[in-house]
Amino acid sequence: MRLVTSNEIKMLDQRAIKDFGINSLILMERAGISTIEVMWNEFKNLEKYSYAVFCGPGNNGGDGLVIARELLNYTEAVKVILMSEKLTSEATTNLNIFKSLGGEVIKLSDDNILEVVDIIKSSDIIIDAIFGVGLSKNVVGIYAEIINFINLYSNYTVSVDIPSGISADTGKILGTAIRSDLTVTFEFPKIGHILFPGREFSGKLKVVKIGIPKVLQDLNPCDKILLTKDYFNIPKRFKESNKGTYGKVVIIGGSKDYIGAPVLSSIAAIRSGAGKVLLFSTEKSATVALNHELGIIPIAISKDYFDKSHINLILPYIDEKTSVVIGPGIGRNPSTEEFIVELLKSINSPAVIDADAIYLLRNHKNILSEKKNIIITPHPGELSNFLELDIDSVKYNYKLVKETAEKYNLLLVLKDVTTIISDGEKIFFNVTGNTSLSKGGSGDILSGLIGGFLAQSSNVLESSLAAVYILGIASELYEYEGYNLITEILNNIPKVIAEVKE
Ligand SMILES: NC(=O)C1=CN([C@@H]2O[C@H](COP(=O)(O)OP(=O)(O)OC[C@H]3O[C@@H](n4cnc5c(N)ncnc54)[C@H](OP(=O)(O)O)[C@@H]3O)[C@@H](O)[C@H]2O)[C@@H](O)CC1
Ligand SMILES: Nc1ncnc2c1ncn2[C@@H]1O[C@H](COP(=O)(O)OP(=O)(O)O)[C@@H](O)[C@H]1O
Ligand SMILES: [K+]
Repeated sequence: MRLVTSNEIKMLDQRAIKDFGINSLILMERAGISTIEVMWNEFKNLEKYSYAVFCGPGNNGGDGLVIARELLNYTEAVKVILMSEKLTSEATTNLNIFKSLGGEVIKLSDDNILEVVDIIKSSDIIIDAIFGVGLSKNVVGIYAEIINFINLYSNYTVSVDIPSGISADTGKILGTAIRSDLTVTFEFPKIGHILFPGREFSGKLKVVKIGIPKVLQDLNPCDKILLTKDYFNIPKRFKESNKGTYGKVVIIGGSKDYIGAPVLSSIAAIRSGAGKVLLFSTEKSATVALNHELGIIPIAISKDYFDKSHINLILPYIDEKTSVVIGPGIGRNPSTEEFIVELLKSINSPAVIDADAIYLLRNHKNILSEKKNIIITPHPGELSNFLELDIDSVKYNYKLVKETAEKYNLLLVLKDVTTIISDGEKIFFNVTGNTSLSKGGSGDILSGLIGGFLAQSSNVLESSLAAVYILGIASELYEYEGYNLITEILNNIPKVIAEVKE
């Protein structure tokens, strides 16, 4: 599904109005009524509850007034709290209708703020129609006070379009923001619903159509996409096939410092359906690998770290049909830097660069740029180090992910709770997964899964999308969130693949 920024949705709204004569009151009506429909689906008997509808100065407030008017058809227990003297003309029209129906309107001021706090406490449901995608600066003053009181005392909060105070473009809190239980957004999710903290503040997110013509969407192609299984294919299985049909993965990792990481990657590659998985690693990792999965073909190095002397050992096993995963547990020994650089120069296969291999390549970005089919899979700390930027300017920075992918000719997977993936053209946002992945080893599984799909398809984008999405669902399937062994996530992968293929 397409994701939009505030400017993109405003442009679509404006073109619907200007190019097609869809009056903005019609869009507002649909926004309000659709919100009521979602509420009806959530709560059923809307007449059983009391409501306080907080309306801000823009059209988000106008939506709130449509909602308030419609709620009057269920109950008299509806109060509108007007937060501003200034209203848009559409909001004014809807305010007049609400008033003409006998609706109760309270104008917020410093004098009645305590009375309004009592209303917050005594209402069953608060409707947050304070700010939508027009939020333009930090929330301060009486707006901030009311938002904080709603967060403190509301029994249940429904946000119209986006929780007020959350930036639709970044998900960041501008000053302060509403913590919603339910957010009803119009036409498309906004980036702010998908990136933290906005993702958490949105509560349950529902997307409803308000009549933006599809032809407009087609005229304005999007580059930001919420990842679903519609965006990738799992490599096919063929009745008449053998291990050669499903590709070969060469995993290069492990060191004196890390034993298990390359083994996890190798098992994940097998779980992806790959035909053959070769593991180049230390003697210890090789032994551990065989103790866990006899299908892995380990080839041990006799040293604690990889160095240039290992290149000739590995090269004969790599051809263009092989996918390579470099980095899980490989460590930061200076000799390994030279090894990775030389190895990359010598191969043409698609490759996943993970963990410390990303660190070791920070001064060799040109090598990555010159190659085709390179995937790097940093978490924010690793990307911040790679690009020499502080972590805050890297985290969830989807524009930077796209720019970096384009600049260095990479497929970049920025791992996080919302993972961002870009090939330099499109930006995908993944929201599958939970804290069962917040433990050592999940990144290793991811690189092995990508490598495994890559060996079967050579498609860097689809392999990465599939792996990120599937790993997330594999964690969600675990019954006791967070208390899993990392190997239990590996064991869930086949079930997820089967479900995704359906
Ligand atoms: N026709 C349409 O386009 C449709 C729009 N729809 C709905 O409208 C919403 C967008 O409406 P909108 O553009 O009027 O913006 P909105 O979010 O209500 O707020 C803007 C107002 O708030 C003010 N303001 C901003 N920040 C502030 C702050 N920190 N503290 C104080 N004030 C602040 C800002 O002031 P200004 O920046 O101009 O000084 C301006 O007055 C959208 O989310 C959806 O719900 C739907 O009905 C479908 C059709
Ligand atoms: N709370 C979470 N929700 C969703 N995904 C998570 C969460 N915590 C971690 N992950 C995912 O788990 C993986 C962790 O990778 P990484 O930090 O490299 O782990 P490690 O190096 O320990 O293997 C990433 O794919 C990340 O997106
Ligand atoms: K809102």
